[in-house]
Formats: sequence, C-alpha cells, structure tokens
Amino acid sequence: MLTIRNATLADGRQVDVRIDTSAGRIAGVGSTLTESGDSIDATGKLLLPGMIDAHVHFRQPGFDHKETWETGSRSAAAGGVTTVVDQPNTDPPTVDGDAFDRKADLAADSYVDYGINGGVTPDWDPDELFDRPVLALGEVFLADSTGEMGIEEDLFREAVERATDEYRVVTVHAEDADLFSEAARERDGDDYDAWSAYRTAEAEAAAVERAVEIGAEADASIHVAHTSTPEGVDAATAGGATCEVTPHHLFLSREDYDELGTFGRMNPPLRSEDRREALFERVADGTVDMVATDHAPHTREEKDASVWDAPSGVPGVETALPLLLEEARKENLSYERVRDLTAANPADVFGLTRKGAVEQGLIADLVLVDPDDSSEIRGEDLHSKCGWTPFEGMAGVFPELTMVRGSVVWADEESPLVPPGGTDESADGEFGDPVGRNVRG
Ligand SMILES: NC(=O)N[C@@H](CC(=O)O)C(=O)O
Ligand SMILES: [Zn+2]
Ligand SMILES: [Zn+2]
Repeated sequence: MLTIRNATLADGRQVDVRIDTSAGRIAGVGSTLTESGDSIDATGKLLLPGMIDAHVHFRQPGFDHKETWETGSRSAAAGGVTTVVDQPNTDPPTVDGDAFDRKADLAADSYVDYGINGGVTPDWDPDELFDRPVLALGEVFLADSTGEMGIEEDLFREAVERATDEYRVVTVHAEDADLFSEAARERDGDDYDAWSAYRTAEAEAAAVERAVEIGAEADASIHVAHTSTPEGVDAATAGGATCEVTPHHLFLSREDYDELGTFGRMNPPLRSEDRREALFERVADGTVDMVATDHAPHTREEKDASVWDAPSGVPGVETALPLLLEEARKENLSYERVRDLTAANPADVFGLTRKGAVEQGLIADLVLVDPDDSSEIRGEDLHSKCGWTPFEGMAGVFPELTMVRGSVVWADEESPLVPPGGTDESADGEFGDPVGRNVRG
C-alpha cells in the first residue's frame, strides 16, 4: 500500500489517496484515511488522473528511425500521459491480423498503457482485425496524410457500418482534398504559410459534415481527429460526433511559420490567430471533448526540405499536459477542465471505464504535479527520438511523478518517490520499468 497524503485534486478537494500498488488500483480517497505502508507528503501538490492521449503515432513497425514504442512511451510517461492510442499508418499499416499482431508484439516495450487502432485501406481485412483487441477504428483518412491511406467515401461508409456492428468508435481524419487550393501550390517552397493556404479550413469543415452525416446514417460513434478550426468543431458537435483538438492547433498559428518553417507543417495545417483563439474558447467552454496530441514525429533531416516536400506532423505527447497546466496556472483554464479534456472525457468516449478519474476502485493511473513549477520547454530535454518540439521556448508545468496502475514509470529529480529498480537515469529524472498493457486485454 502507498498513501499519498494531503494532495489537492482538480476540484480543489484536499485528500489522502491510498493506492493498492500490487492490484494497481486506487484503494481509497478521503480525508481521514489511516496510513498503512509507505506514504508521501503531497501537500501543495496537484494529483490528476493520468492523461489518456487518444491519438499518437509511435511509428513502429516500419519507421523506427522516427520513434519507437520505448522512446514514444517514455516521452508520454515524462509528460504525464498514462494511456496512448496508436494510429494505423505504420508499415505495414494496421489493416489486418498479422499487422496488428506485429504491432502488439512491439508495444510490449511500452512504459504506459496503450490501445492499438485498426486502419482502413481497400485491402483491409475487418474479420481478422476485429478478431483482435482493436480499441477503435482509425484514424480513417478521408484525405491522404502521412502514409497515403486516404480512402473513397463508399469504403468509408462500409468501414463505419462494420465498426458500429463491432461496437467500436470510428476516428476520422476529415479533410476533403477536392477543396484544397491548387492556386496555393504555385507558391514558393520556402513560403511556409502556403501549406495552410493549400489545405483549407473549408476542406476540413466540409469533410467533417460529410463524415458525421454518414456516421448518423449508420448510428455510429464518430470521433473527429485533430479538428483545427472552430467550423470543424461546430460541424462535429452539430452532427452528434465527439472531437479532439491538438496542442499545436491550440497554441500555434500561421503566424508561427517564420519561426517554425516546416517544423510547423502538419495535417490539418496551422490556422489563423482568429481561428486559434476561437478554438481555444471551445476547449475552455467544454464544446471540445478532449485534447489529443497527434504525436507525429519526423526527423530533423526529413523536415529539412521545402514546404511541399517535408513530411507532415509534429511531436506533442510530452508537452500536452504541461502546456494545459500552464494555462490553468495562468487561470485561462480550470484544473477540472484540464482533467476532463485529458482524462475523464477520453476515458468516456473510448470506453475505458476503469480509468480517467481519481476515485476509489479505479486503476491507479496518476500524475503528481507542483502546479506552480513552470519551466521552459526545450527539445533537448524531451524524450522523443526526434529530439525537437514545435513548442521550443514556451512554458509548461511538467509532472514530478507519473504512475501507471500503481507503478512509478517516471519520477523527476524532485519526485518524492523513485521507481523501484528503475531502468535508467535520464537528464532530469528516472524511468521505472516498462509496465504498459493493452487496455483491451
Ligand atoms: N498529422 C500529420 O500531419 N501527420 C500524421 C498523420 C495524420 O495524423 O494525419 C503522421 O502520422 O505523420
Ligand atoms: Zn490525421
Ligand atoms: Zn494522426
């Protein structure tokens, strides 16, 4: 047993939290718990449910040079993410039984819990896929992105119907390539803003509307990935779908291209400051269901290309919760909102009923934070294999301690707990053992 004493929860309650470390569960939450076993003093510290990141690309199999399950999940643990959902655009793409099994073997190296999504291409094998513990279907690409997995509408409809029969959520990459601006393609390769001019906001909104329409006809659970515009959020919400927003669309805009160059190229692209602010409002007011990172690392060498040739995608799994906690520290978001965006709502949308809250009986996925300890985000301090971040120089509040099912997977040098038999020291903390498990069994 471990007692975390006098911690502050997101709703402001100061409680003792008792953890059954062998069962990996929260044994009690209250103000008068009798201590038994080890205890740590968490006075002045914030205790949150671990972040559930519904959208990561850990790049294995096939692209180990960009990220691996070990490096990606370490980055997650150091950023307070205790569950990730990996997307199917790997090599091979996760569209059949063998590809799923291969990825599941690689995920055994994960430091945090994980779900593995199934993907859809013309040669997908749903029977084999749904014979496996697939968490959800998606991201299903309605336009090409990294991995060129864009599909036609009739196949999308078929996939939505099958996923619904299998009681799975369908996560959609909603952009309509017919509405991309071909005129923008004439702009120079170092005119980085051209990428946002090319993959238009209208292309997102139209694709979201179509996807939720098809979803409604099948009575499906549609989740719109990385909605980058207020119009996209409003179309998803109006269509009865859930949606996610990424940190890069919340904290970066077209005005950052001068600084970022191709390190600011992703799909869907960065939008105007006005749209970024309107998106932030929808995150703060509860219209947006969750923040998910779309952690999509590429190497510096790959990004060293024209805006038309560089790959799309940015890392984000380690900086998402810290950036949101910085907004809460500045009182732009409530801690309860941060908790709902990063844990309670993803747990609810993806059916992870034993995760997502600091409550007795739930799985002990926990993050301990000093809420006032803001620090500078630097790519060199982060643990992703790619070694860079688009948030360089911004402020974040990083976890002191991250726990997955009662095991310490990350402890920074201020942490009151160190991982028993931790694997190795990193510059600013220590990892425990890789304890990640498939959340679907
Ligand atoms: N978002 C991106 O720009 N890239 C993602 C794929 C995706 O989410 O579309 C990637 O896997 O690189
Ligand atoms: Zn996508
Ligand atoms: Zn993605």
